[in-house]
Amino acid sequence: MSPRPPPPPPPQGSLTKNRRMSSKNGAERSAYFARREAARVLRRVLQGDDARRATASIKSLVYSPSVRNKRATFALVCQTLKYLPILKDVLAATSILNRKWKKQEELIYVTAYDILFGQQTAVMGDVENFLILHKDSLQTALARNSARHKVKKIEDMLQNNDVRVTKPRYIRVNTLKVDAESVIRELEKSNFVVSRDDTIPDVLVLPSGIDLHDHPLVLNGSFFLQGKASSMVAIALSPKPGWKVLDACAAPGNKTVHLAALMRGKGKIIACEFNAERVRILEKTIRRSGAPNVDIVNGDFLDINTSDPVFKEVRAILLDPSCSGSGISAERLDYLLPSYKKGDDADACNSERVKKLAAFQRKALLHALSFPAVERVVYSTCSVHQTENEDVIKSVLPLATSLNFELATPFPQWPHRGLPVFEGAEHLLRTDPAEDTEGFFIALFVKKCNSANNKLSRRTVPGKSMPSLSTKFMRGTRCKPYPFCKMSAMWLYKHLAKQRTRKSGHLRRMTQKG
Ligand SMILES: C[S@@+](CC[C@H](N)C(=O)[O-])C[C@H]1O[C@@H](n2cnc3c(N)ncnc32)[C@H](O)[C@@H]1O
Repeated sequence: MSPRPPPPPPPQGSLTKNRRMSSKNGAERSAYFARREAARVLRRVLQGDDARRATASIKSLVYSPSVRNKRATFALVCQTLKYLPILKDVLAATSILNRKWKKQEELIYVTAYDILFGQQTAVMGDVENFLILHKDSLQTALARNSARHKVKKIEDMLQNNDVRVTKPRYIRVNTLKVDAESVIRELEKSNFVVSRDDTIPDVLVLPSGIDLHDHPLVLNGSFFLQGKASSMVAIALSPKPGWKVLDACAAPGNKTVHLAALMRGKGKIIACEFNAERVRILEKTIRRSGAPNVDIVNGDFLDINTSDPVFKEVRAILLDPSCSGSGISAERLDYLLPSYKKGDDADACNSERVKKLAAFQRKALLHALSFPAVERVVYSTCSVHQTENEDVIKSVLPLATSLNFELATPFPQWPHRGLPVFEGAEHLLRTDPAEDTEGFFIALFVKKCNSANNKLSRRTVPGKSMPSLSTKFMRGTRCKPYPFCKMSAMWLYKHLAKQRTRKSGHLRRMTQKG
């Protein structure tokens, strides 16, 4: 068989046309995938918002490793959320969403946004074809909607909830891998303007709006995209290298790996996280940091038996429990969520959700204080609500005092302290959302000097927290006097008894080597 002759050369001009065609196809393909990535993120965001229990913010979902086209996905999610009320009205007016398409509701919203308001000409995909088929009726419904609202431009129908704050980009150098000077040098090579933060060692400041998520020094764990206030928490705890430390509510693990850096990788950190999905993120953070001394416990912190041999030697606890996040709501883009109402944040202080969170936070803090060998406990939230901050601290003070703890003053030079709602609130630390661009809260409990009292109480309770605590409380001989009422005594007794009966055997432990 003779070889086939080569195909004739394409006529002049068709090569550029082909190239244009294939780059158009490439753009369409990447828009197709971005819409699907955006729809997946949108589903999680809307589900979390519906349940008022978001496990992750829009940003953290978009910047998770599973999302490939982060920039396009982020833009699509934000824009779709912004136009969502209009999109819902228009889709309802056309009645085109039957049960089949409803299953892909989020993709419908993203694609409808793209077709009606976006830049993309959506030509690939089932949902795209379906919506393009109905494009005319969608546009008619949109025009009617604008007429009903008596607006000339569609934008006039959008709720202007935008409360964005411009905030510098803070990064925390991972001193387990590099020092701050080398990170500054590397960043300056790429023309970034970098300076050192004036309060927190190893925190660097860059201008706002810089996207460093994919920066090689982030990917290799040389630095973490961690805010200034968040970086204050582990420093407030200041565990010594060699200690056993518990991070009670650990994922995604920014503070866990900061603790590891402060301890120079020596000693042991136990990172406890309840949510299995977030444990995976925690594992990645730890791996990226190179921390060699972190064990992960996938379980409920409240279920930890304080007399378990693994925990009875814990000397410091970092408790950064789930909170309303009201101090970082602008940064988390909460104003884009359907449930957001202007003025919400102020009201939310007494909402059922915040009260529930505060009840958990209080329980967790009481539990942290009851570990037999614990000397330092730091409690932090990214909330501005007194309910989750000063009120929680005030409510545990009787027990804390009975256990010989006192409030210490983290960062004594810091100007913003706790709201003056009880004596001693000046020890607490707040960051101000307006001035410091985020609202954080930190309280530090320190066991009074390693006096005879402490040594004695430890000696009398070899590994068993409950009898020692109750004995100590009942006799009241080892503690500083405190106004402790009978109710609190009963509560403490019940709390500790319940804790003893809990089984911690179901906690799954995994050792993570960096
Ligand atoms: C505010 S985040 C912690 C952030 C973390 N400290 C950091 O800096 O990266 C709270 C975490 O606590 C977890 N959590 C909530 N309740 C818990 C519980 N009872 N036991 C363990 N973890 C819990 C949540 O799943 C969430 O991942």
